[in-house]
Amino acid sequence: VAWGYEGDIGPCNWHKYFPKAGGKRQSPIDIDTSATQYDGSFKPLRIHYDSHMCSSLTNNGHTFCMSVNSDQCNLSGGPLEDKYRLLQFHCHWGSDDTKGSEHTVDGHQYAAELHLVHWNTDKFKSADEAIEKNQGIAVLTAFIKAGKEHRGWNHVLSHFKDIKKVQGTSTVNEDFNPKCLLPENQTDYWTYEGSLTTPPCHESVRFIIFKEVVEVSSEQLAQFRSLCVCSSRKRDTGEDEHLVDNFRPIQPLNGRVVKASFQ
Ligand SMILES: Cc1c(Cl)c([N+](=O)[O-])nn1CC(=O)Nc1ccc(S(N)(=O)=O)cc1
Ligand SMILES: [Zn+2]
Repeated sequence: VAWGYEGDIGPCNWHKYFPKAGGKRQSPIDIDTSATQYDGSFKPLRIHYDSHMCSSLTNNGHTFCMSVNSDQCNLSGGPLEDKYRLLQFHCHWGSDDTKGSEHTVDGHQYAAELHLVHWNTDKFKSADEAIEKNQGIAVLTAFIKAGKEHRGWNHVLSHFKDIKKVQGTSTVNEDFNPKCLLPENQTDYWTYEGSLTTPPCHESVRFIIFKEVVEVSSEQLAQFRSLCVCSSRKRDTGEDEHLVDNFRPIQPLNGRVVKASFQ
């Protein structure tokens, strides 16, 4: 079923075709930093990615998705009980630098949000199985704001001309380690149990959200917005429709507590 971020197929109607979108542990949420609870029991996060992985970049009409097929890119530790493997990463962004992130912090929305999606290889045999099961998915999340240029992002953005149209795909096999897209401080993060922020909104996700914000230049953010949603079909105005504002509104916390790895 077609879904999107505006009009009749927008987030307010997702629950009609994707019932889990009306569930009790949905994402994204606002992080009220005065209500977070420090948890001193977390072990250090272990993020081990190799660089020599081949991956492919696709414009799926909702975001760009860099799917990774390396069994050497693993995540464990922190609030996680099991080992997770990197499946793909993507972003959510706005039509200008004042909005775009999915999660907010004390009501503040950032220009974009990076999601590194991992699946639980200890408990499940495939990502397709893990994606709909509790504890199946762990998403490392970094907020992005407009500032100085980020050299690491240019390795991804340099392929965007090949994926401007929907279903465009480009193979990326240069030495690229997505760890370079994360903030320097990887010890301070918030974590809570939520859902996929896009249909089918499975309630299978442990979010780990870094406190430190990553800077990219306004020009780099503008390149995110260069992707098109339409395939070849032109809108009635004859103009390409650009892929922007692909963030879901925040969802009710329903009593969930956001844990903090720091005091
Ligand atoms: C099952 C599978 C495979 Cl295999 C691939 N892939 O790229 O190879 N992608 N998917 C689906 C997937 O990942 N959905 C997903 C949706 C939202 C989010 S979000 N915003 O982070 O909540 C994370 C994940
Ligand atoms: Zn996402």
